[in-house]
Amino acid sequence: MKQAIIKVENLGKQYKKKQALKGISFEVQQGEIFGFLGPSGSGKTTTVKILTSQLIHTTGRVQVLGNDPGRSRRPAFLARIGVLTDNSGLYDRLSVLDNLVLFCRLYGVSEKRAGAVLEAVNLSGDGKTPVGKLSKGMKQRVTLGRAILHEPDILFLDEPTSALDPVNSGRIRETLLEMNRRGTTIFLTTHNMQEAEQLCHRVAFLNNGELSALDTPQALRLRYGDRTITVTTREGSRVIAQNEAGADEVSALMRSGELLAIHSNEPTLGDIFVQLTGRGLE
Ligand SMILES: Nc1ncnc2c1ncn2[C@@H]1O[C@H](COP(=O)(O)OP(=O)(O)OP(=O)(O)O)[C@@H](O)[C@H]1O
Repeated sequence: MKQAIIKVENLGKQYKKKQALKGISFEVQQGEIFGFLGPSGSGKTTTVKILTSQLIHTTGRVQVLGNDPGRSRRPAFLARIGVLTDNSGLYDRLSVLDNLVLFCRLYGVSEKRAGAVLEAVNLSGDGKTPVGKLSKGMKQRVTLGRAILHEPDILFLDEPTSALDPVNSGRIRETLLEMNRRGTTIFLTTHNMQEAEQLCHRVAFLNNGELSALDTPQALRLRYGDRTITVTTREGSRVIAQNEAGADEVSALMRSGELLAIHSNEPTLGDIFVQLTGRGLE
């Protein structure tokens, strides 16, 4: 049976004036890619910071790899997680490769890993470039490279592809899927619902510091879909309800040979988010 590798119970975070998290609960299983979806300001980064011991929560309980991240022995805990956030913490004057080699030494892993990681984040041709001369998207890829150098048990990614073009986003997603196949659990925040649909085994919807849903994308689509299909005949397309009358209509179209195409109308995760919260993900 799979084990919960992250356990969050009634988690609350109060900044001075703002209650960023209002008592959220969820578990992430070992080996999962777990998506944390929400619009700007919903509390995604706050949650990642708490889970990665960068911020202390106000109420509730948190366990990551069996530790309370706020109180754990930091070096041992940090050696088992990888974190990608906005603030890169890279050394601008050092080359891409030297940045990675430096972190190899810090993590105590072979410096050979730096080359393999450069390849994985599609930067093999840029190893000698100083980080200060890179574009935002390239820097983001170096930061991801640094986060995966030590092959962490859990990888926390806050908007991992936000600054990337489609080719590099695709490449990064492939890398993440490959890491996950080799056993890395991934906690991913995003407001990109296609990314969530492509990558995540389960997704949680965060809105204004509260969770409004948590399930597999498929289960959410089935639960919140309007259960209709669109049929196309020579006369055009029309929407038919998935009920007995609809079934009769489709079967008549099939028998008469009029039916050209049939599509089920599944909502996207973005549609479901709007349905549940009244607001979009952007
Ligand atoms: N250090 C802070 N002090 C005060 N308020 C904060 C602080 N950090 C975040 N907040 C507020 O807490 C709420 C949640 O912020 P958070 O950064 O967690 O959201 P987010 O979902 O990650 O947004 P984004 O997608 O824009 O990064 C926001 O209203 C934000 O303004």
